[in-house]
Amino acid sequence: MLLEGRDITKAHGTGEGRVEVLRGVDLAMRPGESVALTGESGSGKSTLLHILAALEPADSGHVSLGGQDLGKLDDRGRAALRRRDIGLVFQQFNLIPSLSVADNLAFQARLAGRHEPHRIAALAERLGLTSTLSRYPEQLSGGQQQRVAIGRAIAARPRLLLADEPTGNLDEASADGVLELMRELVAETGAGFLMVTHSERLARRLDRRLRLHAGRLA
Ligand SMILES: Nc1ncnc2c1ncn2[C@@H]1O[C@H](COP(=O)(O)OP(=O)(O)OP(=O)(O)O)[C@@H](O)[C@H]1O
Repeated sequence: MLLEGRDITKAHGTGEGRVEVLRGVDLAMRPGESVALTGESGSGKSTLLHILAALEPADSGHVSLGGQDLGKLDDRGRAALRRRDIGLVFQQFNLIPSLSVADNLAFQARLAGRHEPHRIAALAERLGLTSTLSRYPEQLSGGQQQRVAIGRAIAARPRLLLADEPTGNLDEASADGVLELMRELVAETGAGFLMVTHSERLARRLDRRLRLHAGRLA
């Protein structure tokens, strides 16, 4: 298995404001698999994604990525794992405003120690970004910024690509195109791809669907 989660629990807040968001989540993903994570608003999709990305710890349970137990890592170990093995794409693209598109695209790959200039150029071509490489993020459209964010994550060749509503700001046709491209790119590298989405239409395009309901996956 690429990714395994067992009996993951997580609560937010304290006292009266405490919400038990995840109440024993089990999941498993194989390399090369693309999975949609759906569920109503507030069901805990983003919370689960953050735990799988080693951005925040679970309260209990186990998560392992490529056989590595996330619970056994300290802060430095988690940061190293994120750099090396995990790609993240959020609805807000989190591009670095002071870096050109070319440097934004290369950023994650450089951190992961996998920077190959010819690969960045090929990715930019596939993403329709070649003519924008020397521009800065603020000079791009929303759709172009989104493609930079996706390219940046994929250029680093993560084992696991996690995306939270990555096409949330795009119209249907652009969203379909971007999702297709993400699927192709992860399939080529054999990465696992887990995407949070509210869209039935997009969820159907992936290999499998997981639904979060009442703190558990079905
Ligand atoms: N940092 C936090 N502190 C307190 N409560 C939180 C925090 N983050 C999330 N929550 C609560 O946890 C629950 C799950 O939130 P989460 O963002 O994971 O849901 P979601 O399924 O991603 O929602 P959406 O589809 O609306 O983005 C919600 O009730 C939310 O209000």
